[in-house]
Amino acid sequence: MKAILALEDGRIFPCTSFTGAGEAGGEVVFNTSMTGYQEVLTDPSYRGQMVTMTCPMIGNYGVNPEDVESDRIQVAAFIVKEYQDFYSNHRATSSLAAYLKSQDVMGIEGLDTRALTRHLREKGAMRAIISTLEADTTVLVERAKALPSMAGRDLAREVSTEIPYFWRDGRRIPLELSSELNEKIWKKNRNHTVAAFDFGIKYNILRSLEKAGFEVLVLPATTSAATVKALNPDGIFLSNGPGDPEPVSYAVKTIAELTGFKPIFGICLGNQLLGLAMGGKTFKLKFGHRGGNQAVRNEATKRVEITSQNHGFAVDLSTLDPSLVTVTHVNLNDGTLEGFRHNTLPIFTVQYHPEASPGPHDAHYLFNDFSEMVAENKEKRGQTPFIPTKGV
Ligand SMILES: NC(=O)CC[C@H](N)C(=O)O
Repeated sequence: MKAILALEDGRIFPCTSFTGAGEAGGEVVFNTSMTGYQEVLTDPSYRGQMVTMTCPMIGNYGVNPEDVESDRIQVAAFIVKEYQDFYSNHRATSSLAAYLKSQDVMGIEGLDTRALTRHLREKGAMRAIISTLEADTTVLVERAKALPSMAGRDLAREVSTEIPYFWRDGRRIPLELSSELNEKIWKKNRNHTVAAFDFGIKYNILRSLEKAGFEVLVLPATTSAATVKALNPDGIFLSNGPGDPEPVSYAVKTIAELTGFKPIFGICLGNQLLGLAMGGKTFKLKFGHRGGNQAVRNEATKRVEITSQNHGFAVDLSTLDPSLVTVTHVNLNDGTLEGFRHNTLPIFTVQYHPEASPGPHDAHYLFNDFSEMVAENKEKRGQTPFIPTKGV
């Protein structure tokens, strides 16, 4: 079925819908991963965005119930050069088109995704409308311009869990909202306990924390510092998530209140929120980093890690106070901040995705580093809360 992709700057891509009639809108971004489209589709950090893959043929290994990073498709639409309906994989249970259709998400093909990507690289990520219903491109461009911008929107609250849950053996065990949250709820049958803030957490982060020896309790984004203190976990985790970190100010305040309480590890949006809590500033990147081939240099070892990434905002490196934190990782493509640690407290954070899914596993060791940091902190301080010594 004929469709149109209309960008807010007036560029038009005639194309075909492979999911039937419909309309979609959002910010168009590109992902350079060669594979892993199901993980991309279900990553909550893509909420509000329409993703195009630079890999030209998509769909050839179908979809399966295991390769999901959340309980639904999160992208607003999926844009590919060539859709392959004939799938061939022993794990596949359905085609990509059937999967998208089952959740009312549009898929389009038959456009030059390389030209689209180059346009976004040159002009920056921008809003767009996809439609099979409206043929007037002027109308579509006006509607694209009227879409809400990514900047200033708190999307983390939209994707966060409403009720706390334990992640045990790869499954969610919900806690009733009414149940009293105190430290007695932990089973403590694993090495350490971690309270994981859910700003749009990916399943593979939960799996990786569990594998690293943590009993994982996932908490809504708006959980207060007082609740976390009552839970008294051994460590605190700050998850990835969609949108602009700045409007997630309630979490920044909570993180500032928790700084010094227990070891903290943050990934992506978690890194940005921690950056804000440390007094830094964030900004929107021109077209972002999305894919499985982003080179990052570890500043301590000078080793390069090839990393999985998905972000459109970043912490401005120059706004971090060097007397408070140390930059640990830098992106080799554009020199932006990829990770930092606190100078005196057990806190570290990365902008990229050590849990991959999809992508390389070079940075997976960070989950074990967190586990070791938590063990060391417990040994040193027992159950006594850590008292910050420096300006936080
Ligand atoms: N994957 C993430 O957590 C993304 C962080 C943030 N939403 C950004 O786009 O920069």
